[in-house]
Parts: sequence; structure tokens; C-alpha cells
Amino acid sequence: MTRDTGAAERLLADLPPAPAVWCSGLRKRYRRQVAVDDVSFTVGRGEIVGLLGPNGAGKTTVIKILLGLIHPNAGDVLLLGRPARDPRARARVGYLPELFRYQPWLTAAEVLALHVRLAGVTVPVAERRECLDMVGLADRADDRVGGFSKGMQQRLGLAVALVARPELVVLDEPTSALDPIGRADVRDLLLSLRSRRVAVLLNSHLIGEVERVCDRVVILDRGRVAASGTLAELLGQRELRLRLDGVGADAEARLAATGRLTRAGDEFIVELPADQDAAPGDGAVPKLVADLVALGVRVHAVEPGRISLERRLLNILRADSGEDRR
Ligand SMILES: Nc1ncnc2c1ncn2[C@@H]1O[C@H](COP(=O)(O)OP(=O)(O)OP(=O)(O)O)[C@@H](O)[C@H]1O
Repeated sequence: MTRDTGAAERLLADLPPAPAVWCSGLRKRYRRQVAVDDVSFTVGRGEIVGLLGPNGAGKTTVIKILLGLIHPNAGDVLLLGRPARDPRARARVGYLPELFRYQPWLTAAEVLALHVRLAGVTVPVAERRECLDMVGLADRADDRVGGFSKGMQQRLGLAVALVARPELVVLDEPTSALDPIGRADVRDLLLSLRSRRVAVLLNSHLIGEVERVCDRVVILDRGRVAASGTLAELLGQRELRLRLDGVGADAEARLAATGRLTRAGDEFIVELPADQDAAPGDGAVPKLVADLVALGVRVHAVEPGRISLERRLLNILRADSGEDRR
């Protein structure tokens, strides 16, 4: 019996670690409102995954289900290989809520000490101070939180999420109260977490921020996963930005035949189809320019580039709402 248990443990130890987050078929309904509908995704160890979507898409509800703060009507969650409600899993998860508020009568150092005790772990004082240092609050450790600005409270929230040496950190709008330098600091912090194989699930409306740090994104729309993938998969599509004048109907048709066309004044953006991704300049661009010139167009600028996450997100959400109308 003992030998069997030992063998089973060795077998488990040899397996790769379970993903930081695994969820499948999550569904949550509030009266007639379906807030989350059949949501499934994973966050691997050391991976930074961005949760994106418009207001009311269900991002915070998903996060609360993952953390066991809300009961889903259907679906399963495993955090670090254990059920979400298992205290052993929750002790290894750091969380910064969207609406944060800490005990105003405690000092920053005392708030951290409290959270370490709640997590049931031991973290030496020096390491707790380091954590405050990491979020730029080293010199405010002994000040009462009641006197902190909103941005300083959010920084403290980040320290709370990180202090108990989590293996997974869930951050709901972590930079909403931060100035640009604070945002850059958080970016560095996220990258340092990744280098230590800590997984991060990040909910942010700041798409540029998500684009800079995330390995993968999950896009929610009206409770459902509208798209998900690595940034390379989602942004693989390339585009051409052209500044043109004298564009007649024939030239516009030529542009539209090259890819999805949008126009703002004299600027034209052509999104190249996926099969031209690898080498958009290989023959296709000179040929397009030659054809445009032959059609009487004056070409002022041609700039190949990659579609931004913001525009990709808007395209996905527009396509999603178009499908629903049909
Ligand atoms: N406690 C609740 N009672 C009733 N409806 C709720 C509750 N919480 C959320 N909802 C509804 O569920 C849907 C998803 O809300 P949720 O807060 O998850 O969205 P979100 O994507 O986080 O939005 P935002 O970007 O605005 O923070 C919304 O329609 C919201 O009104």
C-alpha cells in the first residue's frame, strides 16, 4: 500500500505541471441575463494571458468564477491542477480585484502581513519589504493606508497579490489608477513574473498594454469567447497603408481586390489576406503600385505593417455582432 502510494506520487511528479488555469464550459446567468456562456480556456505556467472585451462582456464574472467567488451555473475550473475552491490552490493564487480597498487604519506593511497570514504561508519581513519596493512603496511601508492616493492603493493591491509567492496572479484592471510611469512599472513587473514562471491572467482595457506583455489573449463578447490565440496567431495578418490621391472607382476596386479596404481621407488601409502573410512585399506590392499608377493614381506613400491588436479586436467584435444579426 505504502509502496503503491510512493509509486503514484513519483508518477505524478514526473508529469508536467498542470496548467495554472484550466476552465471548461463556464456559464453564469443572472435572472434573464446570461453573463458568461460556454467559456473555456487555459493559462499555462509562466504564461501571460490577456482577457479582453467590451464593457459587460463577462470578464470580471469569469475571473470571479475562476477564483471561486461566484458559483457558475455550469462548467469546471482547475487552478494549479486543483479545484478552484481547494484552499491549497487558493493559497498559491494572488488576486488584485477591480475595486480594491484596504483597511485604512493599517500601515502598508501591516496589510501585507495580514494577507500573508490569510494565505497561511510564512514570508520573512525583508521579503515583504522587497515586495513593497517592487511596487514603488518602499518608503511608505509604515504609513497608514487611509492616507494613500488611489494609485498608491492600487500599487499596494499589486503587492498584496504578489506577497505570498503565488504561482498564478489574477489582475483585474491593475493599472486603472496608475500614471504612465506606474503603468510601465507594472509592465516590467509582469515580465519579471513571467521570467520566474509565474502565470498571469490580466484583464485590461488598455489594449496597447496587453499587446506589449501578453503571450496569448482571450477575447470575450457578450459572455462568449469570440476569439483566442497567441498574438502571432491573432495579429499574423499584415496590412498596407497607402497615401493616395486621384483614386477613381477602378483604382478603388483594384485596392479592394487586394484585401479588405478601409479609407480615411487620402489614407487607404488594405488588410492582406492570410495567404499573403508570409511575404506581402514579394511582387504583390510593386504590382499593386504599378496598377494604381496606370489607373492615374498619385502614390505618395506605401507602408507595410502589421495590424494592431486594437483594430483586430474591433474587427472581431464587429464580425461577431454581424453574425448575431443574421
Ligand atoms: N451581480 C450581478 N447581478 C446581475 N447582473 C450582473 C452581476 N454581475 C454582472 N452582471 C452582468 O453580467 C454581465 C457581465 O458583467 P461583467 O462585470 O463580468 O463584465 P466585464 O466584462 O467585466 O465589464 P467591464 O469591462 O465593464 O468591467 C453584464 O451584463 C452585467 O450587467
